[in-house]
Amino acid sequence: MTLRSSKRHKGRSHHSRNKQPTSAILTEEGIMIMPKSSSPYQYANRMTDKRSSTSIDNISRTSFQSNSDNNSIFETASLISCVTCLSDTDTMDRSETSTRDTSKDDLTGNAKVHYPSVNGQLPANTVIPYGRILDARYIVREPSHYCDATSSPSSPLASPINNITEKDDIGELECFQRKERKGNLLSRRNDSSSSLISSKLPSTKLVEVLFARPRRHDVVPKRVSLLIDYKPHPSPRIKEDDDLVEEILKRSYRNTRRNKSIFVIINPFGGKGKAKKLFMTKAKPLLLASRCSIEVVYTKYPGHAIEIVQEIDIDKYDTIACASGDGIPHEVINGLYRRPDHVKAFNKLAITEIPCGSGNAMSVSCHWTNNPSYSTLCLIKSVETKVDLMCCSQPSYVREHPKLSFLSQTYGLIAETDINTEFIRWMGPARFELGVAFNIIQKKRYPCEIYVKYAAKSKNELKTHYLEYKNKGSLEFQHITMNKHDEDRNNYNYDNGCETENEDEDEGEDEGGEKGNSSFFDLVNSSTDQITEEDFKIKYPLDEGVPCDWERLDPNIAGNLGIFYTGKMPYVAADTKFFPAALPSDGTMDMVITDARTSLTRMAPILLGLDKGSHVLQPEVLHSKILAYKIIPKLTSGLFSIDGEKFPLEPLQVEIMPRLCKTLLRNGRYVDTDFDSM
Ligand SMILES: Nc1ncnc2c1ncn2[C@@H]1O[C@H](COP(=O)(O)OP(=O)(O)OP(=O)(O)O)[C@@H](O)[C@H]1O
Repeated sequence: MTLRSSKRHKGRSHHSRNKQPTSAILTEEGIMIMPKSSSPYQYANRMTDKRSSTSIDNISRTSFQSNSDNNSIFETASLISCVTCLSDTDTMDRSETSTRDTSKDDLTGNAKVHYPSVNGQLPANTVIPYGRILDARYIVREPSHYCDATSSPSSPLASPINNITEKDDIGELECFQRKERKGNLLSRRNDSSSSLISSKLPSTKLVEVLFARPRRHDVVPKRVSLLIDYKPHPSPRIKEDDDLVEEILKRSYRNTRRNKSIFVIINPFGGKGKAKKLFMTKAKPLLLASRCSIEVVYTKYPGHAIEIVQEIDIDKYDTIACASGDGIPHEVINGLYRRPDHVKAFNKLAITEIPCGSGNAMSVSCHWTNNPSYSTLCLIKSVETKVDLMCCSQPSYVREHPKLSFLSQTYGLIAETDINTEFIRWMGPARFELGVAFNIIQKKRYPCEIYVKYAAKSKNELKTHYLEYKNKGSLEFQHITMNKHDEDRNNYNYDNGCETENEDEDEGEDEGGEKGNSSFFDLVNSSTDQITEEDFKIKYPLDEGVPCDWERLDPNIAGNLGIFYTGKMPYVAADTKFFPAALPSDGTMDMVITDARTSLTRMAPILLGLDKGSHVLQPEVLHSKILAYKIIPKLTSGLFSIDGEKFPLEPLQVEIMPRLCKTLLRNGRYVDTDFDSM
């Protein structure tokens, strides 16, 4: 597809002078741009005819949607080459994206931000998937100000859509774009004081859609004005809203919370020290475009996020987003834990990450990406899911309060590397690889005693456990949502009442639409899913000794320990799939152990397998699913690393705390690790 000519279109005004309002229809996957020659009505009829022999999925088209099997679904959309080759001449209103040098910005999604328009740039048959749609609103006119030079105020409403002349269309569009720039003429609802631009066909409405469009390595918000034909399903059994914008938003925010109220914590020190800039340029525009309200604070010193979240008014927010590495989510979880109302806090708030650090394990595992803009899109669209936490106790702090860990604990080679390479933070993620290689060559040993309560000890048992639990979380989730909505859907699909042969629920989960956003939350937040104080109770207190059903790890291995690593998320850094069998809420953590006596030639395949997760298959690597453990180090100096933070070298006891913390998981699950096919 050659779209080079479009590059000549410089600027919004040129487009608006030469482009008619683009016609579109709602399909199962998204909003489809129609050929210019067709009216939405004609086109919809044609589609109905075609569909008697062909499913919509077989129709050749350009789409923002990429292969849903691909882990990097957002990153690799093939159309993108088509769409991104078009010029991006418009820029965001700079005043809205500039950073304020205060520690606290109060920003709401209702701020008047002008997003670059792509009117006239989207080729026919392009589908804007619901998964990319951030917002939609009617373009309204005020009767007394209507400024179509060629027709009376009532003429657009009086003319059938296929009779609107190009001149009329241009007049309408220019007029409304001017008004739109001037002020608040966009409205979510069709109210009595303003009229929607529509044809005589009551089902055709002019709507502005904000969506995330790929540009270079990112997604950025864009807007497009579309004349959309939409007819709710005629059957009274299917309670479909005849409010088009509401219907678009329902489909676009399927199973996720709309208009999130987000408390953003930026660690300006995270990663290479660019967290603030990354958030302001890559994340904030998308959050505002999707009408999230955001409040931003900056951490000023280590541990500051713990104090911040102890003070916040949790009633004001539903999400805490950490624009940082994994250190800030760790602090946030522990800060909330220290609150007297921690049960309410954990029930209310989802804790998530916008990757601005060096490891960003949470974003890679939960949002399936290490890119701040794609991760933000995921944050906007993800499913609130309860995940297990790990409760850590050591003598020096346990009396005050144990520590919660969402990611990992490690002792030995990895711990030393993680913490002791802080001084080369400027290197970014490479600092870690360099450190590991250096320590392995030195063949350092980390003697200790380890006691474990196993859930699945052998690799075979672990595989069985994994296969049993892998789909359990998402199945439970699907069960909740599908039961409710299947009765409404039956075989009806959203494409203007046309039936299709393909009803793939799993794919639909990613990009498709779902009705009943509010009822979804009623179900998910029902009392059965709420945690109580009982869930925070420690089963194995540190001072009660090792329970008799815990097994002691072979002293030969423990005495020559190389790596001891326990974790709850598959990725511990962007390119390190250390726990390929980790699952969000299977009630276990994964344990990986290596022996420092392993030869360098055998260590090589282990280290080389870290990116794919195949290291756990090597015979020298112990890999188990466990419920609790105690590790007693036998060295006089050293450290533990918990979620990448430094902890003292003293006995550490850890137990799983199931489904304690709400986070945002893309499609309700961790990124696929391919562990089942290993
Ligand atoms: N203003 C600050 N100055 C110095 N350190 C800070 C500041 N704010 C937070 N910190 C500390 O910075 C540490 C690292 O933060 P963070 O996890 O965000 O980045 P990172 O270490 O680069 O990423 P990752 O943990 O994913 O490797 C945390 O321990 C946190 O307490």
